Amino acid sequence: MGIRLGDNQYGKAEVRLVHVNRDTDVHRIKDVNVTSQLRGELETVHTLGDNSTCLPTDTQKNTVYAKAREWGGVGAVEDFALRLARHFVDEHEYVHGARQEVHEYSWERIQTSSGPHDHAFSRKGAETRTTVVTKTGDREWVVSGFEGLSVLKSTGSEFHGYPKTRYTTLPETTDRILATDVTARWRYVGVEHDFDSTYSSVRALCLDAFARTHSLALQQTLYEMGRAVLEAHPEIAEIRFSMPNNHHFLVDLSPFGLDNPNEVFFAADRPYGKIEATVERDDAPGPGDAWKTVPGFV
Ligand SMILES: O=c1[nH]c(=O)c2[nH]c(=O)[nH]c2[nH]1
Repeated sequence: MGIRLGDNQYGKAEVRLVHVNRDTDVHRIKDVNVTSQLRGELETVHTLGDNSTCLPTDTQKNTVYAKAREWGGVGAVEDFALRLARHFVDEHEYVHGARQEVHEYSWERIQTSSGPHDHAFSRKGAETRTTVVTKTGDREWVVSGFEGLSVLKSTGSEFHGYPKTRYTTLPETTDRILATDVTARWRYVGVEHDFDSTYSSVRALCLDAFARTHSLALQQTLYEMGRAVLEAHPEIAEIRFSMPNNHHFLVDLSPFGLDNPNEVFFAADRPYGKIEATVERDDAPGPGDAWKTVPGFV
């Protein structure tokens, strides 16, 4: 019986880094969570405990902090992840590949009664910007996205025309609440982009499509969001979504002698519909290793 080591990678997960830009008295902050993982000559580390090619996870963590200082900040999370990946692969001959995942938490300046504050911030919702950079030898891939973008429409959503079986109880509706928390991940073609501006644009396009699509199904809304993004951004090959259907059920108020003309709802937290799809260009270049270590949805 032969036994051997399969695919592997290792590193430090969730290195929490806050960078304060103090160039002026008006500070700017960047709050990120970095997971650094490396691949390479790690066979004998696993089989013999020979650590001569094992850059400690502690060193990877320290590198994240040191580079934030040496590079004068973090910049776009994609650029930070690419530079880290290049550092690890280019500076250590026994490291052949890297996966650098960065989540960014957004803060906005507090608006005080005497104007915007120089160094006080409040957290901007639960939304997180994400990126995963994969580097294999000289090849690099960037998959970016966001998680936790919560959206709701109080009308403009219908759901009917579905097959009925003996287990169907769901009433057809031409007016319901549509609510979801969007997780999106998109794959870039190439790695030289203005990542900050594309991120803002993709987010805005998703919000716009969600709001403006008169929805006959959450699936249709998802597709319209993806289509809008791909039409506007040739640098994006595909976009994947995972969207819960956060159900809002009309409460029966008749026991209290009241009607309920779509005003009072029970916001259920589970179970929820789980709608996932990829929207892609038919002429996009192949994904290579881009999704190899990114949890897919479908
Ligand atoms: O937009 C929806 N899509 C579904 O697939 C579905 N299924 C369901 O019960 N409600 C909904 N709503």
